[in-house]
Amino acid sequence: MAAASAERSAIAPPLPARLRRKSSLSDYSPITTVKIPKPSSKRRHGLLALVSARGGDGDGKGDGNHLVGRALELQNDSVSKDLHALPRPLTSSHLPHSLADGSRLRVAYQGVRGAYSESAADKAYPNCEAVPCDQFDSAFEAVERWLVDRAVLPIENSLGGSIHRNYDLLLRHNLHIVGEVKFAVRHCLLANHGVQLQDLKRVLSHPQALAQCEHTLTKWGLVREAVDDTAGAAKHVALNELKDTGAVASSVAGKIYGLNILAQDIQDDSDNVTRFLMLAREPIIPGTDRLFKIESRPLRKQPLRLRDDNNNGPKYFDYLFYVDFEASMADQNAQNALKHLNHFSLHTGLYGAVSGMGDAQLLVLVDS
Ligand SMILES: O=C(O)C(=O)C[C@]1(C(=O)O)C=C[C@@H](O)C=C1
Repeated sequence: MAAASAERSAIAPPLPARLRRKSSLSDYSPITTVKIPKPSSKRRHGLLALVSARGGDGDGKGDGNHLVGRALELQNDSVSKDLHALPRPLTSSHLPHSLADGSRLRVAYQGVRGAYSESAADKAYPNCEAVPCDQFDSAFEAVERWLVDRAVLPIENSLGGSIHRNYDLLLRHNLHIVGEVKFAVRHCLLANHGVQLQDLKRVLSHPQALAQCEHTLTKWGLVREAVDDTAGAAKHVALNELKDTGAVASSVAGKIYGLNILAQDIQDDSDNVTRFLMLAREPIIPGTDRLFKIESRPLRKQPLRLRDDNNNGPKYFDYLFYVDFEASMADQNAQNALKHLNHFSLHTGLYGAVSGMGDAQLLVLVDS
């Protein structure tokens, strides 16, 4: 990571003018998927391009080799097993918040200024340069194309549940989970000045935010309309000077777009926490042992499985399972567990390793 900015200039295509360093965030228009050049595919053979690095603390004997050895075994046999030829992963237990040249980390998030994701990016990487992207895909691509250094994206919310889109995108993209932050989401009902609650007929927001305020919005009899992000909703209401439409967004968004706060803390439960993943091009080597959850997603390429060779038997849905757990990559039990998963499944993929205060977190992908 120390060489990140040097690598950027050596490897990366020149940044589009609109993405070069700006004097303030308001100078940015969001990165959009269409404007990002298509990837020259570096995806390796196999289900996922996974851990692509060699670990250790410089002597080549550290935990990282173990991690990578494991990750490579989990992939297709045709992938090179020459571990020493692979690039090195980050090994620091503390994530860097600035680059070697002292410049700020550029962190992609989905939404416009004032989105919760922007605050989460700032919490994950204090003093970072948060870069708005119009869609989740754009944020993934921005990291892959070296337009930014990291992405911070929501993966689940304590009220609304999993953000499936990002599970699916983790599969399609070539990034590593290098950390996570939890962010307490406190929604406000925002409206233009002079507008009262009784003037409102509808309310705009991100679908997750609308879901998190479902009871309150129903009680108020407001029609709900989904938009890309909460702050985008606030911006729309403000720019169009809407009198019959409010936005569910943060107080920060209210301030940025000059809206009035009609009601505060309107989420159905005061414990409304969104978990965001920190994503990077390089993995980080980790520490402990805890299982958080298993998430299943339909296996798109092969959604149904037929029981017998004649295609006559009962059909089953086929799924991918994301096993979300903390473990040391050096722990033999964890390695054995992964090995067994590998035996029982057609493909197993290792998504990422998180290092935060010596803890590790893996998102392992297994298909049924
Ligand atoms: O719209 C935003 O402000 C976001 O950051 C997105 C998002 C989400 O995707 O869940 C993030 C946190 C809140 O749970 C609501 C919306």
